[in-house]
Amino acid sequence: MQGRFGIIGGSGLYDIPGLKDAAWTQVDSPWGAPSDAVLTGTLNGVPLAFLPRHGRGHVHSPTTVPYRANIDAMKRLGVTHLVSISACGSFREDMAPGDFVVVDQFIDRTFAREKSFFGTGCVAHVSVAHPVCPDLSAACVSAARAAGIRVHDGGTYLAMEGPQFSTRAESLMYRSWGCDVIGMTNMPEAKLAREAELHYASVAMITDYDSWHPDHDAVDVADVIRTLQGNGTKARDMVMALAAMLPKACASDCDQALAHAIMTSPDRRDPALVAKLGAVAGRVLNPKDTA
Ligand SMILES: CSC[C@H]1O[C@H](OP(=O)(O)O)[C@H](O)[C@@H]1O
Ligand SMILES: Nc1ncnc2[nH]cnc12
Repeated sequence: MQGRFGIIGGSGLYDIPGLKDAAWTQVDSPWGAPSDAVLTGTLNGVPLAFLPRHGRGHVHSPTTVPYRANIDAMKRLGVTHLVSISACGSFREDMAPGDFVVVDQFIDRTFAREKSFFGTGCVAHVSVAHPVCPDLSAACVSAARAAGIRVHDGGTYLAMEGPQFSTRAESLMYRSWGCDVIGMTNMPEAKLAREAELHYASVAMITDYDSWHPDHDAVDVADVIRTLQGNGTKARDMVMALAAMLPKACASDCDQALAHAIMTSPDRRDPALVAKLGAVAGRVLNPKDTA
């Protein structure tokens, strides 16, 4: 493939064993410190960068994950195709603990996070109507199947603020909205990946039935962790298969998301913010430097 394969690993997934030339690399970002160093190396000849979303040892809560620094760091390392791997609860009987869901839509109910790289002095509006890369998502489905995982192709992920799990009333409401799974981290990650013009896909690993289910009264962290341990092994098998299946083309122009997005006229842009946006948006802000 051209570019680099990136993975952001969620709860229970803190490394990728077996990388050739593996090294944990500290990446400096103008958006603050990323969650941890990034594990770089190659997997079956494919250059890969892996970042544990909560840091090794699970240091960051869903609210304090430095989402902007993480996406910026991946972009700085040359990542073009980013796969998010996360734990989630299920709203559907037929999406059971142990199953994977390759998510294709989100409802963002988070409220205490920075959600954009852009702002005063450089305003941009990207489309997230179709928030994931369909080609990369299709490859994730194929890779999960090749690894023998029960996988659902498509699903709506409700992103909640957390860190507490939902009340039963909230869980029933999200279910009535038609959501399929719930987690605490895919937003604003997916929005930021779009702003950074990455091909992004999200693989959600079901650990529980959230709190709507009549036979599973409340989310129990001990149960979640038990399921996570099994899911972690499956996730690594999927990643191995995916490295050989990454798409060569994208029909959705994920890598052109900023083409018409920036509203602020060049003479009114804040030079400090423009400098900070170098990795994320240099392609459109400083075309001469990146040509
Ligand atoms: C340990 S269950 C709750 C926790 O796990 C998920 O994290 P991630 O999406 O990074 O796998 C969920 O969103 C919560 O943050
Ligand atoms: N039920 C749930 N709600 C939110 N985040 C989760 N992560 C794993 N299970 C979850």
